[in-house]
Amino acid sequence: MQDDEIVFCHQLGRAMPWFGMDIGGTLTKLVYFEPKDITPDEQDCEAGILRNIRRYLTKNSAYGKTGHRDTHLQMDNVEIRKRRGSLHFIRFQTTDMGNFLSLAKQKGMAELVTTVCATGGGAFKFEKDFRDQVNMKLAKFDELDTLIKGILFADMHNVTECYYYENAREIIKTEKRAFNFSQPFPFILVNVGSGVSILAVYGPDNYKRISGTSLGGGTFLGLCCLLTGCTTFEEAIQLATKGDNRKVDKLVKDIYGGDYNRFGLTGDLVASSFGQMHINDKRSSVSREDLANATLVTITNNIGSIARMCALNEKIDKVVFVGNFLRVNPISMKLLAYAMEFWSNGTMKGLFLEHEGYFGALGCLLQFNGELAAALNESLDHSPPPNTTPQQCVAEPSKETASSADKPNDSTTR
Ligand SMILES: Nc1ncnc2c1ncn2[C@@H]1O[C@H](COP(=O)(O)OP(=O)(O)O)[C@@H](O)[C@H]1O
Ligand SMILES: CC(C)(COP(=O)(O)O)[C@@H](O)C(=O)NCCC(=O)O
Repeated sequence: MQDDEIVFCHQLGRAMPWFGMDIGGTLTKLVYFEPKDITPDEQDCEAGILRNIRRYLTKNSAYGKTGHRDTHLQMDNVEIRKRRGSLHFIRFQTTDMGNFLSLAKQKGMAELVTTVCATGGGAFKFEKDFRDQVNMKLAKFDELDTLIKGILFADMHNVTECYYYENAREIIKTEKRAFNFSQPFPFILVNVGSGVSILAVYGPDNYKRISGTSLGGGTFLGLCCLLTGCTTFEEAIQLATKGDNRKVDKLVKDIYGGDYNRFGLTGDLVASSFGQMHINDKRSSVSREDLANATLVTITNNIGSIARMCALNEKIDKVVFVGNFLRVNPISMKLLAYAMEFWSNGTMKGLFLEHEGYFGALGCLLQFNGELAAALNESLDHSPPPNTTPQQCVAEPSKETASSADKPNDSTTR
């Protein structure tokens, strides 16, 4: 092999495979960039192992017991650092990490001595397992930094990424509509994962974490499993779709006999979540579906209420909800859209994004560049930077942000 070929192959090896991984409290999200502009020379250089991994990921949509590729979210013809290709979105249960590592080992990853960009709590928790079992180093990035980078990138490359619910006050009739998010700042960002983080975002590298709550997607799923005996998120959502929270909750009209007019509380408003369940007769007449629906409504309303207070406090009118709690969950999205609109008298807007829970992993993938060594973060630990409170962390401007490095490109798939 000629010298220049060796350099070329070295660069290719460094650049591929391109993964971003978000190892969350419940789900691990993997975003994989599949280059589609591979030249015959590159094909000659590409190691068999890499080729096999690429084929395995892109030719299947189910992996092991809990792995899924969300094919409907695939983004084609995307340019990342002068390479053109497709972005694939894959998730599996974080409890399956052992199986994932075994599979990675079986596919030969341990022989590649690769570095993978990772974020989420699991990037810390599983770092040693990655090193010991598959010889992989994790370049760790902060989950809130990458979340914002991922959102900005996805919105720039997909005109229908952001949407809202038109006529949100009429929950039954309300319809999904595209929202122009090209001037995003400032916005409140509510990430509903296992727990909930709430950020005020003022610019690509300027945000603060203003609040959070432990009553999040993990709470919904956990309580639903306890109350109904269901075992999966999909089952919990299906049950909730057929249930009626009004048989479980105590409404304003159950207390007032009608509206509480003085403060604008209509009779149908939930006064007390699960407030009827101390009554024997009521308890024996509710169904699993009602309990699932009431659990979903309780968690969603609480998140909506905290998000609205945060938006009021920060004087921001756009509230963007993300996280996998919203996956296949229009009930919650419509409720959140309603809550933002109704309680603000139409001055606030709830917004949603198609790639829901993948932004951390996507933002992480975008961090992959020639300076990985710098990110092999001896420097990134769990402590806040000096002179900040634990809730407040304004991100340092990075060399390569979604807004500067990956400009929107008209020819990408929308
Ligand atoms: N297939 C699934 N399995 C488990 N939880 C799911 C699934 N799909 C959606 N969810 C919901 O998404 C939440 C996790 O959201 P996610 O944004 O991935 O957070 P995390 O990073 O904490 O794992 C779960 O708590 C649950 O409410
Ligand atoms: C600790 C977390 C950032 C982890 O993120 P997750 O895996 O839940 O997406 C999040 O669960 C959270 O912000 N919890 C709420 C903590 C609180 O403010 O009460």
